[in-house]
Amino acid sequence: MDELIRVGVLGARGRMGAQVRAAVEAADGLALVAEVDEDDPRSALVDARAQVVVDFTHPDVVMDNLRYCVEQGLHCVVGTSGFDTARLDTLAGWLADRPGVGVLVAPNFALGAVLSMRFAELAARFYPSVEIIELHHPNKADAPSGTAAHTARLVARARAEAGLGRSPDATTHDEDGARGALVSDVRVHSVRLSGLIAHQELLFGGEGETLTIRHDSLDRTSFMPGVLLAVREIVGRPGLTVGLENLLPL
Ligand SMILES: NC(=O)C1=CN([C@@H]2O[C@H](COP(=O)(O)OP(=O)(O)OC[C@H]3O[C@@H](n4cnc5c(N)ncnc54)[C@H](OP(=O)(O)O)[C@@H]3O)[C@@H](O)[C@H]2O)C=CC1
Ligand SMILES: O=C(O)C1=N[C@H](C(=O)O)C[C@H](O)C1
Repeated sequence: MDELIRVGVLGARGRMGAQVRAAVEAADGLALVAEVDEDDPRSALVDARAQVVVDFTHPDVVMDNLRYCVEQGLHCVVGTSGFDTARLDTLAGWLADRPGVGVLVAPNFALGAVLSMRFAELAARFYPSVEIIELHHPNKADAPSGTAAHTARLVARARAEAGLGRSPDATTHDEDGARGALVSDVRVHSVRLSGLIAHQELLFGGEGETLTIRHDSLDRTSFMPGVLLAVREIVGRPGLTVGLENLLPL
């Protein structure tokens, strides 16, 4: 019989951490061996001989967690938001010193979110106008969402490759940021509303038409197949992987 993969969770008592604990416990081939939240010692991961650590904590603490885990030789699956190019470069530098260790950072683990980002990359080069609306539960700490920031960067790259500049916009007065945040030159609007979980709309506009690509996570269980896939794959995937799409047959 195959050995179980020993999994630890950072942020174990949070909204996502609770889902991950339940999903790992119910999954074939995985064993939940450590549950660490704020104020718990991270050494519990090492003491429990965790092989893979899943981090759903907070953008302010995730880099410190990752430095610790990589130093300890623990593979990581990271859902926490707040990653930009500088952070990813720092992480890649730590991993270069620990060649056997794998870390996957995924802005979004939901299948539909990953597909919608791929569809957006395809559409981006055909439309002069694009804006992103991300909508989340009001307990979310960061805005814009990590998914929206990542999507904006992918769209911007596709637009640049197609020779497209900024979306047309005659605005000269933008009181209190009414036109949203600019991420890689793409406008991103953040809605925080009770009743929501995680949602995103990409609006493309062109000659006499618009195209809307929308994804809705209606329950946090939507993220779990992606998290479990990542846990199983990361043990054989050293180095840094950014995005669940790298593990899917797209
Ligand atoms: N990639 C994806 O698919 C998804 C990503 N996310 C991201 O995951 C992150 C967590 O989201 P969510 O679960 O809703 O947030 P929560 O606030 O519900 O959970 C975060 C948990 O982490 C704990 N925590 C804080 N600091 C530490 C630390 N240093 N070590 C261990 N635990 C710590 C918090 O404790 P305390 O409350 O005491 O501070 C809390 O229990 C966010 O960045 C969010 O954007 C969310 C959903 C999907
Ligand atoms: O905080 C959340 O809930 C989510 N965070 C991630 C993000 O910032 O994109 C992923 C998903 O949108 C849910």
